[in-house]
Amino acid sequence: MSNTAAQVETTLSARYGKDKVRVLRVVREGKWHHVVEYNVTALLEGDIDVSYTEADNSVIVATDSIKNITYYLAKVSPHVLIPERFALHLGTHLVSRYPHIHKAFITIEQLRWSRIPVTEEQEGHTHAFFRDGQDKRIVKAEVDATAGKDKLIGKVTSGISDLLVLKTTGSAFTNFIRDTYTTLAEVSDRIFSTSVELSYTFAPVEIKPPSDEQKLEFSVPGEEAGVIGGREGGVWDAVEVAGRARGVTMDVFAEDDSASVQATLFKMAQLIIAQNAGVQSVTYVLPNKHYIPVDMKYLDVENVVPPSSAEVFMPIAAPSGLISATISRK
Ligand SMILES: O=c1[nH]c(=O)c2[nH]c(=O)[nH]c2[nH]1
Repeated sequence: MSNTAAQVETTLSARYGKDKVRVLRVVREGKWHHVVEYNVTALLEGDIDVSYTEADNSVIVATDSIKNITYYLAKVSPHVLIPERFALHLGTHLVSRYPHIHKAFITIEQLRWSRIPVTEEQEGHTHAFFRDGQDKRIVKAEVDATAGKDKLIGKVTSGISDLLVLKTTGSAFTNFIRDTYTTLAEVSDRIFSTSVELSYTFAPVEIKPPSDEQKLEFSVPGEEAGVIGGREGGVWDAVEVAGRARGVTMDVFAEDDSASVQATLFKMAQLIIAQNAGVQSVTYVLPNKHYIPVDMKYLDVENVVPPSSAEVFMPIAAPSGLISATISRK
């Protein structure tokens, strides 16, 4: 090699922190216990270049400390049960505490724990839970202090991953381009299955830094400041938004007379935007998980024609279609 590393001009863009901080938090409200389980990623940006370029560790908040801060806030934050608020609180704490840290990026994956249904309590068991689905709630929050430590901006994108759904009719796929490469038959009736990945982006919020670290005050631009306030369907309303988004996803998937994954995706996204004033854009990534009717003509058994009579299908692990789009409010 002719060049030494020192001769090469470079620029640096750096971010670091702790990944996969696993935390289970119990909140006790008399006999009613609440539980959340999170996988947290907390990453920092700021004046940290010398830790890379000069081997100067004096600017490093150890990732071990970032992990400890995550557990500490899980203990003290009044927002811990709501991942969007908790993520903003954690990010706010990190950029507020360290003068040279200008941005925090918090990702929270929330695992499902639902109350075990019991006959005695309509709302389910007071302190026993079960995993009623492999889908996760995903929250990505950025707390940006580049305009000043007293002018924090919170940007939150929330969503769902791994929501596996399947329907046995109400899905067709016809009228697509036919040319020399086409082998796919038009179908008026097919299985439609996907593993939903949904994300929706909230309007940014101004964060008033906390006077004491257990409190967080937010205000939504253009609206009154308040501890709990903000636009309906906005980030402060995140649990309701999440419930509606999951509901819309499943309702539209079930009820739509689907002309394609693309067309069904668009209907889902439009409804989420229509129902939630604080949501600016919605992205779906939907694999089209193919189920192929098994041809049994060689046995003189009809399983393929007409498509609506197919009963035995072969699930195809790969390849799958992959249909995505982002729909934004104008
Ligand atoms: O809903 C669909 N969209 C496509 O773009 C496509 N392509 C394909 O082969 N099958 C399907 N189905």
